[in-house]
Amino acid sequence: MKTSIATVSISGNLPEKLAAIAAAGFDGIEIFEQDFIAHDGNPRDVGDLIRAMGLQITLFQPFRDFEGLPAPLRAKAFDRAERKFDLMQELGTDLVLVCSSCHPAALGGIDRAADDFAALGERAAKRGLRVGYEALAWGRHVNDHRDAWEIVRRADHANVGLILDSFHTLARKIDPDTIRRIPGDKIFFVQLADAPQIDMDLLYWSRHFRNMPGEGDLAVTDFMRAVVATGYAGPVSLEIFNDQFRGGSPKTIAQDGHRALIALMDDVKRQEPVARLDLPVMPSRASVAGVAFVEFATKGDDATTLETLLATMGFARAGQHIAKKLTLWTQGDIRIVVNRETTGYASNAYTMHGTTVCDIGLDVDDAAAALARATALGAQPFAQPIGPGEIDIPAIRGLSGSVLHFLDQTSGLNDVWSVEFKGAVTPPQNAGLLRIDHLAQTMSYDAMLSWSLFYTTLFDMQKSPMVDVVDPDGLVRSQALETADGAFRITLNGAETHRTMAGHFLADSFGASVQHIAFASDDIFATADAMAQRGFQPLAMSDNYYADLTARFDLAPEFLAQLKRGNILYDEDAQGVFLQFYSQPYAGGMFFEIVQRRNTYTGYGAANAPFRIAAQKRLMRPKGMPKS
Ligand SMILES: O=C(O)c1ccc(O)c(O)c1
Ligand SMILES: [Mg+2]
Repeated sequence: MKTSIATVSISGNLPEKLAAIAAAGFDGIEIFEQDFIAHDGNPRDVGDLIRAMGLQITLFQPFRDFEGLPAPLRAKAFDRAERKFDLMQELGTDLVLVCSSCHPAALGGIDRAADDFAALGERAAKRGLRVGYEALAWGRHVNDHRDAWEIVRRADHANVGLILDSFHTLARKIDPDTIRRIPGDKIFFVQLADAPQIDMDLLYWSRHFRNMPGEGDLAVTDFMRAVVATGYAGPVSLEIFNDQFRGGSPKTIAQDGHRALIALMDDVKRQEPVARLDLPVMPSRASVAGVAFVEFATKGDDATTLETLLATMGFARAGQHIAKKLTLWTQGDIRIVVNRETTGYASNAYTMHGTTVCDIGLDVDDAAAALARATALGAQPFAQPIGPGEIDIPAIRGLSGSVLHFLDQTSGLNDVWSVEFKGAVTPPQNAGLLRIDHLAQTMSYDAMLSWSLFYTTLFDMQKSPMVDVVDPDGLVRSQALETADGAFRITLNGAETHRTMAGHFLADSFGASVQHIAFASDDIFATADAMAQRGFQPLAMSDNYYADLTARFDLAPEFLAQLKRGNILYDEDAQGVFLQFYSQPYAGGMFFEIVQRRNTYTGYGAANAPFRIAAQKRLMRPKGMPKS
């Protein structure tokens, strides 16, 4: 399978776009006319440059407002086509994308359009070129691939074929299975784009909000399954018009695109039995059974602050690493590693970010397979020198320089705790924390799609709808990713300004990372009491918050008093009840959360987040000070 991407999908000037596309591993590009015109260089040189980078020009696009015009506009459209054929020959590509006409004078009529395409096919054939016809979702007369196919069918010319674009089909809610009735050899090209489900004008939605397959809500897998079922064997090309991507890093967007495309086609290959796709072989998504450990890079007084906080939460010092300055703290199934090394990766992470989560260990079904899939999808393997008696645990770089380790039950990797850590130092302190409920990672809003793509292509996780969280100083977008059984949950929080709590953390810690860890308890009141006895200071919630709870929910007065006493927040959904409280912020805005899910509450207390943030900001911003 040849992978391709339209130059319009990537930011930068033409050479910058090409370099990023080639480096990400694509086989070809659709050259967008505007990107060529904006470039100062002749078409032969551009074609040579593209080929020198190992890329093929899969097509030239778009050619607009061609079919169904009355004279004299019709003749002019053919002249225009001849000029673009000249250009294509100089560039070195044989296929042009003609998108359905939006011209106010276009007459419509399937046979008129078919005649125009038959004539254009004749002219193209003389030069060994081919013409592909794409229905734009907002085309004047043709806005449905089924009508475009009827035109191509009636044009009945070997050099005229159909171009499919998932956006146009799926945005109009056209059943992608209608593609299964089109002969594969008459499909000349396939473009792929996803998009978030937003109700808006189709043209505006298409030109500004498309995203990589898997990043949005459209049924792109069903679309591609239908395409491969026809026997289509040509390039699969990303065509992503997106405002954020236009301003983003060419390298990251191109890498994300390649990852998204390969992961999607791998899904298609697994789901569509007849698919004969030549793709890198990789294991399926890793299933994650939970967080094996979270490692903090820290030093000196910062390390003491963190460990004191852990002790007040009931964690016990459970061992010291045989060779490195690592302390293991445990409670229930939770493992926290405090890393005080003065050289190596964690030490650098501390220098760069201050106290920070530098490493996350995941319990997967097969650690070697998880590593293999991640690397097949472009993730970088991570390795540090292994000392005597240490276990080599598979790892990759996550985003923003972080590290993810993969542990499993079958290859002895989980022995690392007994093999590498010795001597319980403090007696058990248990306050009833059982496991990690979720990890909350903070990043810039622009980086959220990259992160969700990373997690959902590597691991068997679903994303839930994005929610808006109101901070007194701006909006933060929050999106949860979780396994079907809830054993592994991550929330991504995207900051748009540095003035929000999340944005401040992002600026202060120089990069995206874990801002809070939520621990689960089965009895949050007992846990709160046990932690209070150890000197834990919860984040204080306002009286106004509890007055509102009384109004919103039907809570017994004693229960409400109990919540208020413990500074515990309350939420409920159709499935159950959620109880949560927070630590005070430490180390530039990190914090811990304690939660209890009663029955099967599925959310994260989003309704409470604005009040939690306001309370944190009261602590971080001295009283009476205006905001800076
Ligand atoms: O937005 C457009 O005009 C446009 C142009 C070419 C395409 O292939 C497309 O899908 C959309
Ligand atoms: Mg298109």
